[in-house]
Amino acid sequence: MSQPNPHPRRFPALMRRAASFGYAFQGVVAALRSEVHLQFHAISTVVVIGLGFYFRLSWLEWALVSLAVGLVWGLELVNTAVEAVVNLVSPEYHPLAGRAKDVAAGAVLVGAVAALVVGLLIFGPHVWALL
Ligand SMILES: Nc1ncnc2c1ncn2[C@@H]1O[C@H](COP(=O)(O)OP(=O)(O)OP(=O)(O)O)[C@@H](O)[C@H]1O
Repeated sequence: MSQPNPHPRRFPALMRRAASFGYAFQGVVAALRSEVHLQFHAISTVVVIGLGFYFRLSWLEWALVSLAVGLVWGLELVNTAVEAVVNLVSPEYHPLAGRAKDVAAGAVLVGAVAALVVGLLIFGPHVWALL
């Protein structure tokens, strides 16, 4: 026999939370459809995961690779959001709008360079061992 819910009032909050996850997922899908950079990240992520299995990365290596991949995805999504908001509030030319876009793009660049360094440090020795 099913038990009565001891916290019936919490249901709406939980459903709202689930809906938020849904909206977040929709946001990722929408950005993926519209942003070529994100499509490139998606392909790169598949390649990196494949290489990770091929080289039998350790748990620590997987953790670092996951952080690097997640960092780039996260920053690219935030950059996409910044671009959308800037286009909304400042469709005309404005130096601040340009700066906001450039700084957001700079954040992606910094994260991508860091991810590249992590990738070289982790995969470099594995590739070197094959030579
Ligand atoms: N409203 C604006 N006012 C001033 N400068 C802008 C404005 N919109 C864009 N710019 C400048 O043009 C550059 C490119 O803008 P754009 O919107 O094409 O971004 P993007 O990074 O090329 O976007 P995408 O990722 O879609 O290719 C910005 O980085 C910024 O320097």
